Amino acid sequence: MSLASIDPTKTSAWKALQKHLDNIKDTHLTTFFKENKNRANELSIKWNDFFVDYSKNRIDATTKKLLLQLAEETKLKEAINLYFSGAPINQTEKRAVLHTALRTPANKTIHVDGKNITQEIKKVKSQIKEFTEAIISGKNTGYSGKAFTDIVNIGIGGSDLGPHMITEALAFYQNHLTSHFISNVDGDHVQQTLKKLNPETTLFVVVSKTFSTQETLTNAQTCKEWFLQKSSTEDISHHFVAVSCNTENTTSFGINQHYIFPMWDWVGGRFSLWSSAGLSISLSIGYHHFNALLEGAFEMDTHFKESPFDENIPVILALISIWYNNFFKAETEAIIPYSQYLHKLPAYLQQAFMESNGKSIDRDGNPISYQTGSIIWGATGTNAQHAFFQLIHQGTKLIPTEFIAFKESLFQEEKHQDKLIANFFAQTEALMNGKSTEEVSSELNTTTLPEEQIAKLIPYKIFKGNKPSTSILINKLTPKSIGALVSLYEHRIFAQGIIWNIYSYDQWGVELGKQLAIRIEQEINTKTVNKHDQSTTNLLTEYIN
Ligand SMILES: O=P(O)(O)OC[C@H]1O[C@H](O)[C@H](O)[C@@H](O)[C@@H]1O
Repeated sequence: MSLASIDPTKTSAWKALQKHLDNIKDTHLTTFFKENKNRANELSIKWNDFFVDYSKNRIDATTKKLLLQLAEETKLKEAINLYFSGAPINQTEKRAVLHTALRTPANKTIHVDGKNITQEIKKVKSQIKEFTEAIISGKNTGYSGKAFTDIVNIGIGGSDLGPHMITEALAFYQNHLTSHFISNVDGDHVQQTLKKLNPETTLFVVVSKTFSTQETLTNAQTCKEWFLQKSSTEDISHHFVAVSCNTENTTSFGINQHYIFPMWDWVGGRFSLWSSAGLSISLSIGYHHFNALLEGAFEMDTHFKESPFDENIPVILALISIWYNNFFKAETEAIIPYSQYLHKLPAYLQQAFMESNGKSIDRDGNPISYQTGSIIWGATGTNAQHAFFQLIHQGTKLIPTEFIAFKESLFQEEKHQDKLIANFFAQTEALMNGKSTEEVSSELNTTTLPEEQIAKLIPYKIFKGNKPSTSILINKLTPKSIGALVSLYEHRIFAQGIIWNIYSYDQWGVELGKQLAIRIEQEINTKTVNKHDQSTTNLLTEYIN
């Protein structure tokens, strides 16, 4: 069974949404609230320890009904069933998409090519658990007999962003091991990281699904050379572990075969933190917390798979995103976590969203005539408020903004927590309500400014409001809740890809630059400039000479 190919713009829901947009595009959010006294209750979802309020979005009951109809007409339900069943929905690479299997309890069965994979997953999880415990407890030591103190994750893209984001997000739960992440092929960053480390007590986790990524292999090689300055070749097997599908290349790197953690081709790089690619997470917070992360994700998987669409968080958020992207023509979406622990979440989501849905060919192989992909950006609140919120409040662009926060502070810092949350709520209120001419002028009239100056100032101080936002309030930042949050986004990305009629699980778009970089590197090495456009020729000449 394969995914159906349905042009969303040909559905009756899409056409109706276009007409409907004309009816409501000028309606102010405050009018929606005046017209429906129960709006906030109707447009919010309570699930486990999540409270999702989407009432401050420019939608009404008809919008919601039509968006849900769009999901029906594009056969989202059928696609969800295929996704979880292990059907090869990554059709351009002929692969299943089963990161969800990694968090499914082992007593369930999921078949890929006729083989139940849950037992294989269980085996690898035991390997992760055992290794984690041996490193944390000091049972496995470095070459000089000292316990490990530092873990260096070497990987890029999905082999870095997920483990890095989660390790930072769960820093509160971190044990005595210090984690470092090397991703960029920037040698200065590699040396800057190594400068602080002692080879005797450093464990390198080389993560690369393909084990052919230029950046990762170069960085791993440099780390190996640094390590060998103080140790011998046999010691490599105690200090370097690999996570990969490509066991052949890992062995030739010198990695002990017991220290190779397998991955599978049915786990996409950007969805791999739940697999062995999450080894650094397990090492930094312990296997039991890593497992709780998986449990949280599994709960969200079940919610996504089983809840009716009108109370299904990933589906609702996907539909709202499509509403802004394709109908309001919003160019970007901001994600603002009010938790410093989540400071890497926007960067992580950029890969997840943009590598998945940045496509322009439909599932029939034809060019697409509508917008796909969400441009995701953001930073933590309150920092973001003092940086770019000016543009969201008073700029010319419509930027739907998603706010995420936890009710409880992990250190019980209530005074800070109340201020943090007050800022979150205040922003959503300000974005929606704005500030009228009357409010501005009565405020200015209390000042000593001359009347003429007041009149000139008024237009600059007005906030039109009507800026949409969605709020996600979660009880507490725990491995389980962050697991559920990340899973929510994964499913939202899936749902959007289905509705846009694209393939979300390949990433051919990153290949061309890689190929050209290899050729250009050779030219740099041999100091010869081959045929390029004039600009590239000039750049190369400037660098070489
Ligand atoms: O894990 P690796 O095989 O080294 O791949 C690392 C990354 O590189 C690629 O270019 C892809 O764009 C990413 O999806 C992937 O996560």
